[in-house]
Amino acid sequence: MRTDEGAAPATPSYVLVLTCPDGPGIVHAVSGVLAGAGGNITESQQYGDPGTGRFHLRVQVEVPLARDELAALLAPVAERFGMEWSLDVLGRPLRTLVLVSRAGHCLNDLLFRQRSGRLPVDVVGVVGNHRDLEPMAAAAGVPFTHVPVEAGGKEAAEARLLAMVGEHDVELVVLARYMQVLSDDLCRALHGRVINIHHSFLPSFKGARPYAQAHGRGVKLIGATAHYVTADLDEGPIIEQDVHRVDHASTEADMVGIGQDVEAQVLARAVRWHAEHRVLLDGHRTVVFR
Ligand SMILES: Nc1nc2c(c(=O)[nH]1)N[C@@H](CN(C=O)c1ccc(C(=O)N[C@@H](CCC(=O)O)C(=O)O)cc1)CN2
Repeated sequence: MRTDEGAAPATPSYVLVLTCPDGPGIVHAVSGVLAGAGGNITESQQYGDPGTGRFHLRVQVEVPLARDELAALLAPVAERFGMEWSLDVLGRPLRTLVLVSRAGHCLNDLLFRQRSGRLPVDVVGVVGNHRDLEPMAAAAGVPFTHVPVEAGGKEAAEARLLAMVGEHDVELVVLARYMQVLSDDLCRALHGRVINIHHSFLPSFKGARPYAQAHGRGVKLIGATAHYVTADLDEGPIIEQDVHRVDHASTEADMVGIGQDVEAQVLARAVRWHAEHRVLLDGHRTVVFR
């Protein structure tokens, strides 16, 4: 069937990611199924971790089949090799909820990149424990929900957050300088689906005030770290990091200002890579197929 403009419809493209015990024949088996289905692999990256014995593979492929038809062909191979795997439509924007407090530089950057088509996410809502960033969300046409976290009110606040995740089929939660510690239960409920930007080059300077710590220590480099959130504060698997030079004349306020750009860029890269299925968990570490 030709489209209005006469161009043949594009062959569907998918991204397949998998992890399994390492061994011979994995790539041969997977590529055999894809070739048998008339597939054309457009990108492929793999890594075998000698430490964990785990094999990780990410493949982008054009296949003239529906997603579920391709999944059905891959399932027996996945079973045979004991794979954890996922198959998604290439470029499908992830339904994302962004949590914020008062600092707006990361939210502003994420909304601009989404609006510019440079971040495969669909921000379905912004949640703030303060109302400071409500105007920024409104200006971007994104619903804002105020969920204050009062003393003794964390459980109720988190119940509202979890309800919103369900109601909006949220696939990814981004902590864009959200300054409340999530409970163990919430971290378990959202395992692997929450990315935080920490405003230091971890493992240095954990906690709520890393720039004060960095200034006090007299560091010459400051940085930012995007990581998956776990119950252990600032200890989650790292996705991306970057640094910027400072010097003896840099005040704490200077560091906060310099850090904002680093934080926004590091978070945007981490969110893009996660949304493109380029980040695979490998125990307490990540494999990132950039
Ligand atoms: N379970 C987790 N929750 C959160 C993490 C995390 O790694 N695991 N990261 C934080 C973000 N963050 C640093 O990046 C951070 C935020 C807040 C605090 C903190 O001590 N907060 C105080 C309250 C501070 C305030 O109200 O301004 C507190 O919760 O008592 C430390 C680190 C997001 N959540």
